[in-house]
Parts: sequence; structure tokens; C-alpha cells
Amino acid sequence: MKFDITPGWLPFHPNPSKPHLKLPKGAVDAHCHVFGPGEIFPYAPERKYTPCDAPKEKLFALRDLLGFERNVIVQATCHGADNRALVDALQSANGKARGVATVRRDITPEQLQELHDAGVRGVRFNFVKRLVDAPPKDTLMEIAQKIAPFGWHIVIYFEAADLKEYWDFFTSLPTTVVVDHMGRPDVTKPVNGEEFELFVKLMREHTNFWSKVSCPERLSKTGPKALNGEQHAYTDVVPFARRLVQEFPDRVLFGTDWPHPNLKDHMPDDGLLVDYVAQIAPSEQERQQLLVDNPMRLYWPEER
Ligand SMILES: O=C(O)/C=C(\CC(=O)C(=O)O)C(=O)O
Repeated sequence: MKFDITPGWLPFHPNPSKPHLKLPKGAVDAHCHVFGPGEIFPYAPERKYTPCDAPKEKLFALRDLLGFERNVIVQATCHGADNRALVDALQSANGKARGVATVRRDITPEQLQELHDAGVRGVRFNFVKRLVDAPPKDTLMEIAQKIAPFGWHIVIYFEAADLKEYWDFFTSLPTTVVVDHMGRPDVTKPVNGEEFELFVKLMREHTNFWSKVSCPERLSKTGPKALNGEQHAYTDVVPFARRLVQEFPDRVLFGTDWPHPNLKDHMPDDGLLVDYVAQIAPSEQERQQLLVDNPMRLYWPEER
């Protein structure tokens, strides 16, 4: 099937640079996606955007260029609860990828087992209104109860302004919970202001919560952008990520977010995005935890 890409869509960077930062051995890109190809794995009818195809081969080539050894591939809303592109990528990765799926409440234990065998280790609940009409909480709780026996975790994606509203629901989830992109703070507000303090409180009081310190390119307002060799990109986001890395060194993850869906004003050079990690995790010890020890504990515990 042919799909018309959303007007104004920015395709992923055509030739990212090799990072200056040498990643630790065994580094995991813990947040990235595969899209399509739409002709083989059609986009979901209920999607709110149609991306350009971003197939597994491109993702694996990028992994090797950037110096990662493994990927965690996260189901994005443009594929809805059809996890075929994700599963296909996992099955092609020689054990070097794990996945986070989207499932519906009627999923059976047998279907969950199939996803598990393919490498899925979590489900994603998305609450970002421009991306999805979030299912009711009782539906999500039913899914949470179904996946818990598999030892999976739940990835949640929401905007900072909505954390108060969802607090009770989030904190009642029965598994490890991983928050995408630091709960999307408004980085024009102070890092120790009311909004981000609430997120830090969530992490501090609920030790089953983890955070991805990813997506500066999405959160940044003043940059500079990860383009043209910039070694100090997205300095306005650094204090937020740095704070989480310092306060919760064993519960943070980083991912490239390739192929960066729905960016509006620029497409980062992924090599420079990797170099950004040196700003938020300046020591080797911090990078070892962020890029290797933490994701391995969550996604490949049998190898530790
Ligand atoms: O890639 C991301 O993590 C963020 C996205 C897309 C997404 O999550 C989805 O479609 O499910 C966004 O903010 O548009």
C-alpha cells in the first residue's frame, strides 16, 4: 500500500557524522523506532501522522556507525497496536535488539508469549494528545496486570503539564515504569521549579520509576542544534538531564529517538546527538551506567 507522508515531514539525517565521543563497550540505544516500510508493514488506520519509512536496515547501520551495540525499539503510534514491523526488526537483530510494544486489552497470554519470544520486554502507554486518543485507565490497568507476570515493564509518554492529572494512575502501576524523555519538561522553566520538581518527586518517592534522559532535540527551545559539528548542543536541556543522571544514576536510560518523528524545525545529526551525552554524563562511570549497566539490567537481565 502507498502512503502519503505528512506534509512538512522532516526525514532523518541523510549522513550523520561519526561521534567524537567513544561509547562504552556494549552501549545500548534505549529508544528508537522502525517505521514500515509501509508497503510491507502498513501504517495504522488510526494514526495521527504518516512518517517516511525508516526500516530496520537503516537503524542497524546507524547503530554501528554511532558505536552502539544494541537497540531498544519502541512501538510508535503510527503503527498503532500492529507490532509486525517491530517484531520483524527484533527477529532480524541476532539478539541485539529488544522491543517495547503496544497491545490492546484483549491480547491473550499466548500472544504475549509470542511477543516475548521475539524480544519484547515492555508495553508503551502513550498519553500525548497530539499523538493518540489514550485508552481509558481501566483498560490500561488490565493490560498492566496481563503483562506483569512476564516480568515486563511499562513505558509511559506524557507531557509535563499532565503529570498531576495522571499521578495516581501512574503510581498505581504494578511494574517498573519507564518515563519517556524526562516527562517532557518545559525547559524554559527552572530546573528546580514546581514543574520539574514534581517529576523529580515522582522518581524519588517511587523507586520503580526510571527516566529516559533522551530527546533534547525535541525539548530544546534555544539550542544550539546538533548540526554543523556543534559539540555543545541543546545546552538549555542539559541541566534537566544532568540532574536526573546525578540523582538517579541507576534509573536513567538514553536513546537517540531515531528517526525523530514529528520534529518541526530541524533534524539533528545523530553523531552530534551522541556527543551530547558527554554533557549530561561527563564521567566514564556515569556513561557506563546510563548506556550499558542500566539498559542491560532492564532488557537483557539474563546476560548480567
Ligand atoms: O519518538 C518519540 O518518542 C516521540 C514522538 C513520537 C511517538 O512517540 C509516537 O508516535 O509514538 C513524538 O513526540 O512525536
